[in-house]
Amino acid sequence: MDELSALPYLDAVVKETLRVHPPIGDTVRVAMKDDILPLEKPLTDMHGAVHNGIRQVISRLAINLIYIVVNRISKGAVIFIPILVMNRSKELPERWDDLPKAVSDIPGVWGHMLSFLGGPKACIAYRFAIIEMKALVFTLVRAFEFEPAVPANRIGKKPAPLQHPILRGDPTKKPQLPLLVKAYRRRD
Ligand code: HEM
Repeated sequence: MDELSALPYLDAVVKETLRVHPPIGDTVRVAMKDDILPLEKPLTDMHGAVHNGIRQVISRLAINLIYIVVNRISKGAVIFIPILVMNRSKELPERWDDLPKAVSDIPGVWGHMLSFLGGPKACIAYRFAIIEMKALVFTLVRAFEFEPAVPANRIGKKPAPLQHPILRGDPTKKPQLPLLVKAYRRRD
């Protein structure tokens, strides 16, 4: 594990893969008590209104046309956590060797991203999952060469709850990513 963890390029590949394609793209949490969830910086919505905290819809009138929202969260409120969106925020860097301050504020349990979430109910197996990915990639790329077997535009994605690649037009939507695999030959 120490040897795998010491390989910076392998680490960057695994981080970038889990950042751009987190298997769990979003999740929810339920508030255990009334609370206020402040935003890091104020947000201006599409109507020009400025928000300082996460707002909650408390009532919908006239068939979804009017929403009454409040600047607090009440006990039992369901809070949507957009893992995929936060991982891909354009304000965050894509380089892993020189992270600026903005990204260190992401409260994820690993890698300054939310792919394994954060807090007491984060993924309990993230270390195992990472080292498993690294061991597999390390072993496979030394023995084989991989090429896409179909054009990139034929590969689609099944969204929530578990994201995975699918073949566009395949009605079963089963996970698949066709590859051509050849034995690796060293080119000197
Ligand atoms: C790349 C692989 C994985 C990713 C991205 C991942 C991601 C996550 C995320 C985001 C959660 C929180 C879900 C939520 O509460 O809504 C979670 C929870 C959990 N994961 Fe993973 N996971 C991975 C692999 C694994 C593996 C291999 C195991 C077991 C061997 C595992 C076991 C668990 C368990 C038990 C929880 C629930 C923890 C709790 O509620 O306290 N995960 N995982």
